[in-house]
Formats: sequence, C-alpha cells, structure tokens
Amino acid sequence: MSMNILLFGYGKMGRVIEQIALDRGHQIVGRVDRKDDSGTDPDQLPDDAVDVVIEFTTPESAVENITYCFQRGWPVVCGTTGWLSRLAEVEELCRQHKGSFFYASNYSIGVNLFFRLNKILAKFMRNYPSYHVSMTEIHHTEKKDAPSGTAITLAQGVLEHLPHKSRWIDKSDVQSADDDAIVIESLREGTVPGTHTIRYDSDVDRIEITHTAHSRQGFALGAVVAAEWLPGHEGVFGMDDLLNFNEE
Ligand SMILES: NC(=O)c1ccc[n+]([C@@H]2O[C@H](COP(=O)([O-])OP(=O)(O)OC[C@H]3O[C@@H](n4cnc5c(N)ncnc54)[C@H](O)[C@@H]3O)[C@@H](O)[C@H]2O)c1
Ligand SMILES: O=C(O)C1=N[C@H](C(=O)O)CCC1
Repeated sequence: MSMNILLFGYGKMGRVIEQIALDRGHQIVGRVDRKDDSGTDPDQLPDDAVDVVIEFTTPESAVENITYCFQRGWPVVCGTTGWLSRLAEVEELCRQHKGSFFYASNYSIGVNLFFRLNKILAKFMRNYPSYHVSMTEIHHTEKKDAPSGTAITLAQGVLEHLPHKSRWIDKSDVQSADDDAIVIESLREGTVPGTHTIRYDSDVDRIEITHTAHSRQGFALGAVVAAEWLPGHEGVFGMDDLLNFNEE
C-alpha cells in the first residue's frame, strides 16, 4: 500500500531512502533537516498527513526527533546510531504515548544474516578460549559515532555466547587488564559504506568473518520495508520482528 512518508534527516541516507521509497510507490510528504531553511517544518503538517517517519539524523538529535514523532502520533523508523544509552528512556516514552517505534543498528538483510552467522560462530568458539576474539569496523570519514552501531550489535551477539568475555571496549581505551573485553577497532577511510570483521586468533591460525557493504542501498531498502510494516503495530520493534530467518 502506498504511504505518506516524512523524512527526518536528508543527508546521505535520507536521499537514498527517498529514491527507494519513490520507486516502491510511496510519497515523500516532507524532508526535515537542520542543514538549511529549505527543509520541511513538521509543525506545519497536520497529524494525518504522515503515515510513518523515517529518521536518519545524528546521535545528538535522534531522541528529540523520536519524542516529537511520539507526541504527534507518528510511527517512527529510526536508523540513527550512537544514542542507544538512552534506549530505555525512548522505550518508556513509546509506552506512555502508545506509539510505534522501530530501531535497527543496521537495516540491511545481509548484515542481519551476518548477525546470525556471528552468533553461530561465537557459539562454536565458546569451548576454545585460547582463540582471542576481536573486531574491526571501517566506515567513511564523515561518520560521527564510533564504534559503529553495527559493531556494538555484533559484540553483543558474541557476548551472549562467550563466557570468558563480559563487555566490549573501544581499542583506544584498552588497558593491560582488559582480558574480559572484546576490543573493537574503528577505522575511518574515504567513502567506505561499512565493513565489519570478527576474528578469532590463536598462535597458529585465524578464523575471521567479514561483511562488506558495497553501497547504502541495502540499509535504505531495509528501512523502507520496516516503514511499510510498522504502522498498526504498537510498541517497540526491531529486525527480528520483521524478518523470518529460520535458524538451523
Ligand atoms: N541503521 C542503519 O542501517 C544505518 C545505515 C547508515 C547510516 N546509519 C546512521 O544514520 C545516521 C545518518 O547517517 P547519514 O550517513 O545519512 O548522515 P548524514 O550526516 O549524511 O545525514 C544526517 C542529516 O541529518 C541532518 N540533521 C542534523 N540534525 C538534525 C535534526 N535535529 N533534525 C533533522 N535533521 C537533522 C543533517 O543536516 C544531515 O543532513 C547516522 O547515525 C548513521 O550512523 C544507520
Ligand atoms: O554510514 C554510517 O554511519 C553507518 N552507520 C551504521 C552503524 O553505525 O552501524 C550502519 C552502517 C553505516
């Protein structure tokens, strides 16, 4: 069904999302962006002009934008990363407003398959603590947050299965007594859309898995599909609610 979509954030992601939404037969009713005065003022839109909001902005502005959408009664699909320390607050606001909220650190189908693969590998590795686990994420130089939201989700997936690890840590904060931590290295290079590697090193070999995004298309398509699904679903949702991956 064709929907009226309001974009919060008209940057790299907002623009790709717009194109995919139009290709799938939806209307873009506005583009809210702080960059210049030409963006839409959401206060000027009637409540019923918007079926769903797609929010890809900045770590600093996401919670304010999400809260505004709840107040307006607009379902919101959020892809912004770097604000998750406030997730409990947003979940509570969603409950209070009987809102609809969808969040994923990464909307691409390939990455969500990779999340599953990561957990399966970690489950295998639980009996081999001599293999040292670590992660690297590479993104474009404009990225504001580190580690990436995807890397944090991957680290959480490993932590579910490795009893000898209890937390993740940014490589720049590592100290000698951090053996219980998964170290995440964040590299910023050129225009890289997103590359994530998890590796297990022993003295004699290495096992590693990598997901490489070739563009932003996969992220944007997943966000539009989530926006098609969300209206009519009250509560807080994520990719596991949307995707029916069959686990072996
Ligand atoms: N979940 C995913 O699949 C996924 C994929 C890619 C990017 N991201 C995340 O999405 C976010 C945006 O990424 P991007 O590459 O489009 O960044 P970007 O910098 O290209 O675009 C962000 C836009 O938000 C605008 N903005 C800033 N404050 C705002 C506000 N208060 N209200 C409205 N707009 C505002 C900026 O002017 C800018 O145009 C980042 O947090 C990134 O990590 C998530
Ligand atoms: O370009 C970005 O910024 C990305 N952000 C997400 C993250 O932090 O994991 C997803 C990948 C691209």
